[in-house]
Amino acid sequence: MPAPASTDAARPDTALILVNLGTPQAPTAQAVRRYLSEFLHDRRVVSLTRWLWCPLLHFGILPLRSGRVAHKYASVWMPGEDGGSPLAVYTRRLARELQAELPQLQVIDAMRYGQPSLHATLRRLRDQGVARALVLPLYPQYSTTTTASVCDVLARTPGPAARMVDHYHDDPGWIAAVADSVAAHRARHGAGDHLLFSFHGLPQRLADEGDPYPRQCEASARAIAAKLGLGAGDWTLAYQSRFGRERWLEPATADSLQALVARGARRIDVVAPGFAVDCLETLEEVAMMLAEDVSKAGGELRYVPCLNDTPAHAAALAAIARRELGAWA
Ligand SMILES: C=CC1=C(C)c2cc3[nH]c(cc4nc(cc5[nH]c(cc1n2)c(C)c5CCC(=O)O)C(CCC(=O)O)=C4C)c(C)c3C=C
Ligand SMILES: [Fe+2]
Ligand SMILES: [Fe+2]
Repeated sequence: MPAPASTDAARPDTALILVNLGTPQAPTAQAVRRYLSEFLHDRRVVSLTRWLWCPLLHFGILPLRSGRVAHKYASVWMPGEDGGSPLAVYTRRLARELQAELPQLQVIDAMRYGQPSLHATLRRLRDQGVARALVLPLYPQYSTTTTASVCDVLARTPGPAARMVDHYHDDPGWIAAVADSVAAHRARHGAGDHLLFSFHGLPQRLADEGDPYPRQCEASARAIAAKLGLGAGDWTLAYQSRFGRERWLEPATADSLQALVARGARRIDVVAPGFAVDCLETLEEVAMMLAEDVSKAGGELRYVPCLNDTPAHAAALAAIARRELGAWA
């Protein structure tokens, strides 16, 4: 009798781990609080000294923010058996798409914060005797706050021999996939008056200290715009999702949108190529809240969804994985 597909003998000895940020398990204040607490205790994300930060976090931010943010998650929560937080759902589905592209690998989705935990995944793979793991953080642009934090987990967790993709912000296959998604959106809705590239923000201090993130965002936006044949005046780059009081990268997406409407742009297409999959920050902040603000100002924001679990996304990431594994051999 042939062995069932799930025995150790049949399991591929190389894994591809797609790592995303993490997200609450439920759209409740309690679940959001647990998630934010783990996330905001990471020194890569907030480097303030603990005696200053912990009181602020435990007595201010977590009690005040968790309930408010839980409402936001509830507004984008995906229904059904395969539902949940969009970030988790799309990451899981993307892993399934990639598994179909790469049957010779064991493709797994994991999260830096929360579940399914990257730490537990690495330990499980080691226990299963998996020899190698290619770790692909779903952050096209490298940042010390995101990519390097995944690297920290790899460094301190016993697991298979690991190799990590640092960034893919200028990968031609990925650039083409994003450009094609914008072109398809414009073909469906008619081209807007302007294309705004909206990336997650970062404290300006980190950029000043050498974080390459803003340079890589600029390079991604330039390459996507060039692929679309856009002129210099046809597109803008801005940063969203500011958190806390210090200065973040500018311009802010909200300000750029208002300035564009004031200059006469009526239909503004917004794409968010720093986000591999849709999440709270794209669906609630951009496609809902910022779209409402633009509408009040007399314009129309037309949001271009992230690549999510599309075949084009899976094909682009599969090509990156094949190349990395080829170089590792
Ligand atoms: C100091 C705070 C933060 C830094 C620095 C930061 C960098 C950063 N984040 C992403 C991607 C995502 N962030 C998301 C949510 C989110 N981000 C912060 C704070 C910082 N991010 C918070 C507090 C939250 C939670 C929501 C909230 O309370 O407002 C998400 C979405 C998660 C989801 O569940 O949908 C993503 C994705 C990048 C790429 C980045 C640095 C470049
Ligand atoms: Fe603490
Ligand atoms: Fe963030």
